[in-house]
Amino acid sequence: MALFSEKIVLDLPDCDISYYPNFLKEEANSYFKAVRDGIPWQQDEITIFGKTYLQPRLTALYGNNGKTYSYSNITMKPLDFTPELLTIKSTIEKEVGTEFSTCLLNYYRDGKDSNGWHSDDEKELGKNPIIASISLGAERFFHLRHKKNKTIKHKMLLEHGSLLLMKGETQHHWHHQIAKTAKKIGERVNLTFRIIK
Ligand SMILES: O=C(O)CCC(=O)C(=O)O
Ligand SMILES: [Fe+2]
Repeated sequence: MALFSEKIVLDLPDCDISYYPNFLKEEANSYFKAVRDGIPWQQDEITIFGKTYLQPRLTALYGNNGKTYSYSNITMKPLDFTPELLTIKSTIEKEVGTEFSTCLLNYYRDGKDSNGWHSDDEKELGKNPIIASISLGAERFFHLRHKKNKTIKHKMLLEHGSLLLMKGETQHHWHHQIAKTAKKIGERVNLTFRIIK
């Protein structure tokens, strides 16, 4: 593992977001296969404004303290971390200087899978959550939109093996999404490490 990772700090108001391309280096390929093939992915039903939908992606939850995570009317119970997830977790912890308890994983099977506008502001994450998001597989655009002034937007490609770090007041002021795309693209997995107390 190299000592230094290249770090790009986003120049946007009211947020603290940095991006580390190629964070996982040559290990990214084997992590991608291990996570895609080794995780018991589930597709949950979510309820939004009283209507029930199948979530447009697969998910899984891992954690080391048994704490559940609830959003969009579903409550997920954590599984025990796998060796690969623990290695990724400690690689991030060394860079960031923070210990994470939980990882929410997303599997986008193709361009039709998505993750709608939201902020990671569930109460179990605390006031100013730190969220470390690893991308593996196909590149997808990550869209950011300011909550008060929706004309302030930003879009960035999340590359294979990259780390996106969101902290401070980011979740108070910004929504983010992974939009559907009509382009023919492959599978992507995303790992968002969080702290649930
Ligand atoms: O797939 C991504 O990069 C974003 C995932 C996300 O926003 C979330 O799980 O809260
Ligand atoms: Fe999110």
